[in-house]
Amino acid sequence: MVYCLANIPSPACTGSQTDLSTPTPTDFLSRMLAGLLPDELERSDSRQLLSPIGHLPLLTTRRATMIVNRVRLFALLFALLTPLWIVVDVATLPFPLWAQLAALRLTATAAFAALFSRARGKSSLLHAYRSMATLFAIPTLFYVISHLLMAQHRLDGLSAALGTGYAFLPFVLLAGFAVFPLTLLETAAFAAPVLLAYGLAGLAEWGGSDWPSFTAEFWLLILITGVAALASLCQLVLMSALVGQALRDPLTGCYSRRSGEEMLAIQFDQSLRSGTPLSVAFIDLDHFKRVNDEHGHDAGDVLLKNLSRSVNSQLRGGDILARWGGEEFVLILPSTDCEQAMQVLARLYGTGLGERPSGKPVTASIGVAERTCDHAPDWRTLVQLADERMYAAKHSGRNGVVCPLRQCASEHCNSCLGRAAITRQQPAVRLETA
Ligand SMILES: Nc1nc2c(ncn2[C@@H]2O[C@H](COP(=O)(O)OP(=O)(O)OP(=O)(O)O)[C@@H](O)[C@H]2O)c(=O)[nH]1
Repeated sequence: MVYCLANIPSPACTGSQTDLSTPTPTDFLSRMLAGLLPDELERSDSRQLLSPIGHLPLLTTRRATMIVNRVRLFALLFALLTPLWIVVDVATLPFPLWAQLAALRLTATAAFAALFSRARGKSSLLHAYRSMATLFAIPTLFYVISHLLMAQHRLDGLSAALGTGYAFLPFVLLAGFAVFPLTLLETAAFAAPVLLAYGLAGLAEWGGSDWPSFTAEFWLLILITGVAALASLCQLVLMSALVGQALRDPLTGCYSRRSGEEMLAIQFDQSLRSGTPLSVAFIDLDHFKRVNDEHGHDAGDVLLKNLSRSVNSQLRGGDILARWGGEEFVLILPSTDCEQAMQVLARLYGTGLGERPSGKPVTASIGVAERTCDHAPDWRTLVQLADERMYAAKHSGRNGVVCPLRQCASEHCNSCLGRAAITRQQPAVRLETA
């Protein structure tokens, strides 16, 4: 196999990474949100409260599972409770209104039962959205149709009181958002059709009669939506924090090996489906044992913490640093080919991996593997290749990177260009083939 062995250059390489320093209106909003919420969430994570874009795949999967489970719970409850109310309708409403409503209730019951049985099994966010949209669409349609049916009858006494009860349905629906862990954008998208339905039903009924009380009710509806949105956000914060804690290595705050493997499996599948590159860098610190031996275990711990803080601060949102073993880390770089992976590593080295207690810079031996370049059939092979290349870097004198070159037939990988980019860096880079 042909390898490129490059001692990583010191100046920071600009590469294709996102510049996170320029504040945007979204940054401003997410910072404001983070300030309002309790300490469970890191400031840098607050953007995930606005929209699902940029969520960790693991958070997305677990959130999707939770949404689907709650949809099923509500679908079951509604399927059981909806037909029970037919008895009340029969006792209080005139014929044929109660018969029409009974038919409507039985249809809704069948729809809830179908949703309960069909929503199970998948945990993609799209499936969760579809299930949730169905859950809210059924009572919204029920509300609009029942409202139009009742508007055709003059109700008084007990019937009128029951009719008013029907009008509470949108309030219950919007309050129901509180049980789902949703971002602000998702709550807005799901609440808008319910608010619209309420507005249209109200408009159909107005006829110029009672618009002040309708406006007051609509305002109340918006307030309830706001409170439910806040409750949803708090759920999301808590869930994100719990997922984060379960995923992290307690010493360094990096992802643990177990969660790293889980995320790599998800990223590998995504990369396979979309045909995009996926790079993995296996990083092993050089002569770390000496730090422990000469300065004590605590000094070694501090070095590991500093290193992971420094590396994490320079990564894109979607990149993942996992602590694989004692002084071994695996860096997962989605949508990143070999050349870009080398640029990322060059930038990390440019900023530095930290200092040893002696004052000398920390160095590492790194092996890189890329899915399309290496034709890796699964994520384990990818890690194994990166691990082997890390050992090749160790045996070639440490403080270097080994990555695949020339064998690449992938249109995504510009290894040769990568090599050119690396050779342009200062100090001069050593390139070898084996
Ligand atoms: N302080 C500290 N040390 C650890 C931790 N986990 C593993 N180690 C130590 O890391 C050292 C790894 O040593 P080696 O595998 O010989 O590697 P090395 O000294 O870096 O040598 P090369 O990898 O060959 O450059 C061992 O002494 C472990 O005890 C940890 O959490 N904290």
